[in-house]
Amino acid sequence: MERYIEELFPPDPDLRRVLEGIRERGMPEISVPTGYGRLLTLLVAMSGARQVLEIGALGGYSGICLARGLGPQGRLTSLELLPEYAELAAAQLEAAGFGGRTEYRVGDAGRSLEALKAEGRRFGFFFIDADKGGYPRYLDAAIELAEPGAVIVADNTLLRGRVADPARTGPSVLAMREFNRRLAEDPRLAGTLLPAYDGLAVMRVIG
Ligand SMILES: C[S@@+](CC[C@H](N)C(=O)[O-])C[C@H]1O[C@@H](n2cnc3c(N)ncnc32)[C@H](O)[C@@H]1O
Repeated sequence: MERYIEELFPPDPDLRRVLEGIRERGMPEISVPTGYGRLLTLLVAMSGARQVLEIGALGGYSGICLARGLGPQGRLTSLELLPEYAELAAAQLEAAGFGGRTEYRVGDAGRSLEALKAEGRRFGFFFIDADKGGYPRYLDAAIELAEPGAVIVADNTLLRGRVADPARTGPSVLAMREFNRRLAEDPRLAGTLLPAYDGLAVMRVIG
């Protein structure tokens, strides 16, 4: 089914260029899949968010999908650990026409999130897609940085099924179970998990 979805949509030159850039540089080929990239564009547009925060940029694939959902006043802020990845992502966003509306912050996302809090920044949409062990901390930070009604989306929340296997107790699995449990039980959140691909969490901050 996933291959069917990948092949359903017409070629997308900007996104193909991102994937080629990642392959040429030997970077990990772990951009969001086509179906979820398109969903990110839809969700940003439907949310009406003007400020979007991405955690985990890689080569800019999800960044382009997020930026496509923004209106003319919208801005994307993206946090990326590795300078060479952030550089490639910034170049790809520029080539896709979003250069003037995108800011990359390099370094550990935890530190960048603290800086954003100290600056009093607020966001209407978050996309979490960095180190899996950090997801609970990133969720806490997103709630703190959220405008009322903000949307939070996170990728890989099923960890290829490992979250549902009681025999798996590695740090990423434990962190992701904690993240998913929070989605289900935190009274400030209303959300769900989509089970396609590697699992996508979609939630709103309601209180
Ligand atoms: C799955 S990839 C992101 C894919 C990207 N969202 C996309 O779909 O195009 C995860 C990214 O998170 C970055 N990352 C890992 N740990 C991080 C951290 N502590 N702070 C910020 N970025 C981190 C990695 O360098 C990598 O680029």
